[in-house]
Amino acid sequence: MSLPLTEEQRKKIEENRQKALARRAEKLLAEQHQRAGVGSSFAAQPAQSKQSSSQNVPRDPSKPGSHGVIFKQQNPSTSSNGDRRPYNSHSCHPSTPEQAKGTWKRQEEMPTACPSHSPPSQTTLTGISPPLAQSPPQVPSQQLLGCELGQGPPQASQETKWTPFANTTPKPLAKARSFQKTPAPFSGQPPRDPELGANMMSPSTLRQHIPDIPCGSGSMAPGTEGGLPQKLGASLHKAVSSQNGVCVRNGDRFQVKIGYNAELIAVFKSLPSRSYDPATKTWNFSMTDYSTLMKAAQRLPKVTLQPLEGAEGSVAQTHLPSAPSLGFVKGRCVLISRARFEADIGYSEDLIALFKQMDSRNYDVQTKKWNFLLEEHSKLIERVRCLPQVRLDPLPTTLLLAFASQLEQTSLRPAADIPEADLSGVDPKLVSNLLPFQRAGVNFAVAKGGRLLLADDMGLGKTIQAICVAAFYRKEWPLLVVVPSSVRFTWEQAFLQWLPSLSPDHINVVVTGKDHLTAGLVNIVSFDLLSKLEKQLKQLKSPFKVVIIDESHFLKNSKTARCRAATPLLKVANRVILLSGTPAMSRPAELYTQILAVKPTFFPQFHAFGLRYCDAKRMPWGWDYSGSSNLGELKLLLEEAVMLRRLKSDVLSQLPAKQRKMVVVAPGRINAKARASLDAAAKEMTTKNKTKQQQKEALILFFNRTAEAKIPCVIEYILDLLESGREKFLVFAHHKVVLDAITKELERKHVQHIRIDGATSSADREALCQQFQLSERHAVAVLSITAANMGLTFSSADLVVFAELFWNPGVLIQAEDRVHRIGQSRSVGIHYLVARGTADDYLWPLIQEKIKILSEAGLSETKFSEMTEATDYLYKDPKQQKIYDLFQKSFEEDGSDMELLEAVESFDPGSGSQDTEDTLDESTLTGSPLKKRRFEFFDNWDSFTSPL
Ligand SMILES: Nc1ncnc2c1ncn2[C@@H]1O[C@H](COP(=O)(O)OP(=O)(O)OP(=O)(O)O)[C@@H](O)[C@H]1O
Repeated sequence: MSLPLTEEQRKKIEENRQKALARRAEKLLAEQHQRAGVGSSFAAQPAQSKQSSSQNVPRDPSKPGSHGVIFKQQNPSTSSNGDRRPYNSHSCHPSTPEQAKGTWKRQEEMPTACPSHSPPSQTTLTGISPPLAQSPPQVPSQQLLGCELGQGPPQASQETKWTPFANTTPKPLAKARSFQKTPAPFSGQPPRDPELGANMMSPSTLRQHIPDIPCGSGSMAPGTEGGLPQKLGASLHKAVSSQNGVCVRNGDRFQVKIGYNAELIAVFKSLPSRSYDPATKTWNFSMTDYSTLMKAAQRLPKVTLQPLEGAEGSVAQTHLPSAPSLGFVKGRCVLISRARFEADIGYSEDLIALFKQMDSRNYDVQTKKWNFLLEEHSKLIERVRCLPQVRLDPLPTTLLLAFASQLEQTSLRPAADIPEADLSGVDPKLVSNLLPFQRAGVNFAVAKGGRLLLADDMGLGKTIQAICVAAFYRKEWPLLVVVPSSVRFTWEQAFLQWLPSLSPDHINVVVTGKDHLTAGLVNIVSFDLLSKLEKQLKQLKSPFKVVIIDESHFLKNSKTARCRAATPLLKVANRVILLSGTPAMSRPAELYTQILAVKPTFFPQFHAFGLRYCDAKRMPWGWDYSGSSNLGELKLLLEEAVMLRRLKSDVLSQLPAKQRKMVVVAPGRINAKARASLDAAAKEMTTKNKTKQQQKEALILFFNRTAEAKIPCVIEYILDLLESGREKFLVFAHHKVVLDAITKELERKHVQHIRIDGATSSADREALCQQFQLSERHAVAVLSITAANMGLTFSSADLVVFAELFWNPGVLIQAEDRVHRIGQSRSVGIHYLVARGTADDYLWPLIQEKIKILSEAGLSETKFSEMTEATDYLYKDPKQQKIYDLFQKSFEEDGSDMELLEAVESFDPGSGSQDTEDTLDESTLTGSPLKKRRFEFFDNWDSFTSPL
């Protein structure tokens, strides 16, 4: 334990201290002379050295916070706490030797230093010596010296000598006066390092300084100080005591360049975004803390912080505690409804005052934000521009374009008025069949000039609407229809069904790379084939003016061959009709290419879109656009200008309980070997002089060969459904070989599924059914038509796919009702996959015929005829008629069902048959890159959230 200092030792130390101070004053004086002599950049600025009359006028005491900081310091109770006293690093009056020592020693270690330690040339770079950085007013040098040589608490006469170093900002008189009253113990606080300073001035302590600010004249001290007139003395003293600093923008942060001040450092430490850069020895912060920092700095009597460029506000203003709104606030406008936008911005008194002047103002107590009618948008933005310390970004240009009419005069209608389109030029069959919501869809499309994303829920009839819109622009045809390959022929059928004015010759389904893309009036091509027709596309004489893209989310990735092939076509087309029930399956970024296709001017740069709607973040490896932001606004924008989306629940009253669809699967996918087997089996059926038994055998063979041949098309269709976002559905098949192929493919793709066939025990059937019902993820139930058509409930799904046809419609309807039953509140989709050139050619008309008879007899409510094109579908060839007759006869005979079932059960492709995998096209096989790509989205399945 060290002994206390003797009186003599103390005296000695004090003497030394005084000597040191004197030396320092001389040194500073010499430097000052030197600078003045060479006419350096630190030339005096007379305007700054004088105080304007207004600056000397005492402030209105009624104004909150006026001079309050000073008053606080006058409070003796506060004064007794040295830590609370703002330290002035320029002080030449350390009250103890330790303090004096600390002043000299620590200055070198600190991020900000005492002015005397910083060469003037560095001042503007590091902000270390604000007084030296300022242009020194012309003050007699002996005054300077006098200060340093002075003893005890600052006196006005001494302060005069410090003027050259002082902040040139005008100071309020009262403030200066009150400072002179500051008791001596406050004047010699040693500087602290940033950490130490922060510790000594906790945020709570700091807060005591800030709000408890008495106003106005309370801070005024009577009389004069140091023999000088009070006014002059006060201002001079303030000049001495204040530390000057500046805020400098650095990217999305700002840096504070200022000398050391313990209280300021405590403020720094209280800000969440603080960061200290040891290299430059400065603190920096994010812009979110700017306003808080400025407000706090205004309350520090010895700190003058110049605002960021652009935030304006003079140095003098930054002193004023009565101007909290002077902190720079930045925000943006965000659309919150078709009629209103919100100001998403921090607090500013001035701004709130401005908001309150707007006629349509509305304060949302929940979001704590102000919102306004769109028609006041430009007025608000203009007015905010007059507030120098506020930056409110307007709505993006895209929104201004999309909502131009609302901005002019806001209509409070939740949706824009869409005029009725004149469809007199479109086939009446189509127009008269449109459901009301479909008609509204066509009107919307026409109102948008034939460019839209029709994003109706699955099964709502996007096809019929798209055909109608395309037919509205028939004069601009040839038409291009780009679709997943599994539905090319379904589209062909739909055109024939809904546009009787169109002859089959007008329709060109592109099946191979050698086919011509422009051979028809209506040209249907798959995405994958389109990307292989690059050469043809380049040589197109005139571009397609009308283009339909089915399942347009296939274009979500701009880097894919599909997207690269389709984009140039879409750019030059007049009408672009995009169809998708699931335009984005995991994130808004997936919408970008589709938005661009419909509205190329909206977001020409993805980055702008990414910043606003994808929560774009800069990562070490680049930008991450996988997030989502402002989804409400994005939805409004899409609905106003790009997209029409209705959910089944929105239009349930217009929908039939079951929506059946015949899907003509691609015969082109049946390979040569399978084709030969099928043809042989068909020929066998028409061979004359066959016994009844032989005829049945031939029929079974044909049926079996059909099953094999359909496998690749079936698998492709299932994969397309999964890729299109179908989460849960049932697939019914009949042949074991088909059931096996489907489950094998699902296993390969790791798609959750169950299987129920003749080999499944009763106990397992129920358990599997429950498993499917309760599954929250995507799942496929692979079911045997005959083994799972009764007694099971799969109401958690709303889609049934028949991979194969069955000759008994009663069985089919029972199978459909696994989904369409009590507990089902949705309209159910039923897809029958029908393959041309197979037994389906005969089974399908047969099924319809039987259904017709049943319904005529009042035994069935089902009307298959609505959804089929059976009359066109049946071949008129006499040979084929014979096969049809044979089918009909066979199935009408008693017991033939059983015989057929047995035959199917025992059917084994074996050696006599082709290998199942032989029937699969290359692209269907698991190993192909195409098919692998289709399941990428499952990787993100768990994080899936619909952005809409
Ligand atoms: N107005 C209508 N009149 C008769 N049938 C209709 C009508 N609208 C739709 N359909 C039928 O409903 C079924 C589903 O229609 P469509 O395939 O166009 O739906 P979608 O919206 O394209 O579904 P997905 O997104 O699943 O492809 C089809 O069989 C279609 O013929």
